[in-house]
Parts: sequence; C-alpha cells; structure tokens
Amino acid sequence: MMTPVSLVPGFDLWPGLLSPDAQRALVEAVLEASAIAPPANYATPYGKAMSVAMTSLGPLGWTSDAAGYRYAERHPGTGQAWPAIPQALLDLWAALGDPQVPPDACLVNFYGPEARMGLHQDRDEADPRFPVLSISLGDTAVFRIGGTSRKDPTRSLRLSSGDVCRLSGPARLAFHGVDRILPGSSRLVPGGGRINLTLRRARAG
Ligand SMILES: O=C(O)CCC(=O)C(=O)O
Ligand SMILES: [Fe+2]
Repeated sequence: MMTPVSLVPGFDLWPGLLSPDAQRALVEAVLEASAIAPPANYATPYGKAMSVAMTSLGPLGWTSDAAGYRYAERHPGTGQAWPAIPQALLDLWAALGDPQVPPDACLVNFYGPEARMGLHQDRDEADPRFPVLSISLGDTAVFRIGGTSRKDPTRSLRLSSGDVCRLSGPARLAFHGVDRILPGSSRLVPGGGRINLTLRRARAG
C-alpha cells in the first residue's frame, strides 16, 4: 500500500489509489445496487431536502427525516434490506480501515452539478475509534476539512476520481463538507456527476 499524504493529523489521502478499472467496477456495482435501493434526497431534521441523493450498502444504511438522522436495517422507501457491500470495498476497509472488524455500512452519495454538502461531523456511529474511509468516483469535488470545533480554521482540497481518504484518530470527528463539484471533470459516471462512498462501522465492534 502506498504511503498516504497526511494533510491534517488523522486525515490521510491516497491520491489515485483506485485504478480506472477498479473505479469502473465500483460505479457499475453502485448503479446496480441503486436499482434495488433507490437513492433519495433525504430531509434533514431542519426540514430541507439534501441536494445530495443518497443510498447505502451493507447491513445498515443511513437515513434521515424530520425525526432525525439514524442507521436503519431497511431502505425507508422499499422496506427491503440494503444491497451487500462489494468485496473490493471490504478488502479496502481491511487494509486501511480496520483489519479485524468489518464495515457495517457504506453510504453512497450522488452529486449532480449543483449538489453540495454542508460542513458537518460524522457522528452517528457508535464508536469513533473506527475510521471513516471515503472513496471518490467521477467528477472532482472541492472538499473542505477543519477541526473538531465548527469554529476551527478549514482547508480546501480537491478529491478526484480514484482518490481514497480516511478520517481517523484526531480527525475522525473533524468538520468536513463538499463546497461544490467540478462538472465535466470526469467521464467515469454515466451522465456525469460524482459518487462518493464512505465505509463505516456504525455499530460498536
Ligand atoms: O462526498 C464526500 O466527499 C463527503 C461525504 C460525507 O462527508 C458524508 O457522507 O458524510
Ligand atoms: Fe461526512
């Protein structure tokens, strides 16, 4: 495994870790899964629909409505279990996430040309000792990361297709978000756009 670039303590980036073939296989798997577990623009507890369309893979999926954010065993629209996490992602987690405890959720975010994700912490998981492993596919994202307080200074970087990054240790609860995507920067996703996958351990190990 190549050495990551550590941009902030606990935030590691592996630029171009995934080959074009591996990227294509993941997009295909995710689009197939989306036919079974349709992506939705969930409402936040504040009542606004997110600009990012989301679905999940694995035993647990992330959903949100007026009652709040949570992990659920079933897709809220279909009532069905979420599709399985592809083996390539389980292998990636074993290498860069945790060698012993597998991920139990893979969030799938679809960004159209106007989509963004406001600055937030990933804190719906039971045990922050497990990292969040993020995979970028398709159009480049302008990503922002700060510290564990909303007021901390932030820095901006680009996440391109095939890049893998990890929030762990001191950055596990760092505020982060996507300011915008750069439409047309990649031809990977049919019809354009960006897909972000985050592997997580939502329940205690
Ligand atoms: O799309 C990204 O790069 C970040 C996604 C994210 O922060 C999340 O799903 O919690
Ligand atoms: Fe996040």
